[in-house]
Amino acid sequence: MKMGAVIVAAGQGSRMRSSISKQYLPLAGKPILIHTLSVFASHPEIAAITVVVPSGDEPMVREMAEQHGLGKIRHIVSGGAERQHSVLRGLETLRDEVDLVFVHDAVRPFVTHGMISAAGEEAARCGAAVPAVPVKDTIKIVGADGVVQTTPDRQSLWAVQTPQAFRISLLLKAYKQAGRDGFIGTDDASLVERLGHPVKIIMGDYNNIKITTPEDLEWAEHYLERQ
Ligand SMILES: Nc1ccn([C@@H]2O[C@H](COP(=O)(O)OP(=O)(O)OP(=O)(O)O)[C@@H](O)[C@H]2O)c(=O)n1
Ligand SMILES: C[C@](O)(CO)[C@H](O)COP(=O)(O)O
Repeated sequence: MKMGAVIVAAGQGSRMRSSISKQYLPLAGKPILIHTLSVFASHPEIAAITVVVPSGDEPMVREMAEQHGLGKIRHIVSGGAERQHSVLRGLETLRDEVDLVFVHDAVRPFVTHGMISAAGEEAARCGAAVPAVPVKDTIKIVGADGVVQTTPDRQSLWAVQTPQAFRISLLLKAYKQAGRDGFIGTDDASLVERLGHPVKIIMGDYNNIKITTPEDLEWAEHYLERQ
């Protein structure tokens, strides 16, 4: 089964409140995006990578990848307004090149080969697999009036991460249906769930954070220092 990856890096990073997009911010001296791409490029089973970037950044990212000696990057394309639009643009480039695709946030640099392999093996078996961790806090459903409506049973609550792995034909079908219905989800698996296709959870890692705010970047620097 030929495997590829779509790395989405076309966001603005508004919650980071930084003048440069957060995927390019340095982490231990290297752009966050390069940390992430290095993990995928060095995975023995990944054959092709597409990077989705803000429009106009394609030449800069190509040069950045070459400088860091990253092979396997087949396509660098511009993204869309929502993450979902960016993912779709990336998927279209790999449609005829791979059987199984990983979709991963560029700003999750602590992804490991183990996570990629585990998600890939499960998706090869059942079509769709996503890493997640059990939530540690008690979660409340709160109304617009600020009053708690319910407290769901924590046993069944998981915080979902990337890389999410899919048979590419299944994911493209899910994207087509979401497009027809005008549905925008906050992850890729939710589009597949709408088709009624099972999505298998595999154990993620609490360290596989999405760098979203300045505090996350600080945590990430400390985490790397401890490695
Ligand atoms: N239109 C978009 C929006 C997001 N992303 C990517 O999706 C991942 C997860 O998104 P998030 O962390 O929410 O990034 P931003 O949208 O950049 O952040 P913010 O919501 O703070 O603006 C990131 O790697 C981001 O670059 C993307 O490719 N295209
Ligand atoms: C896909 C994702 O990483 C799952 O946790 C996440 O939903 C993407 O982040 P966003 O802030 O919703 O764009």
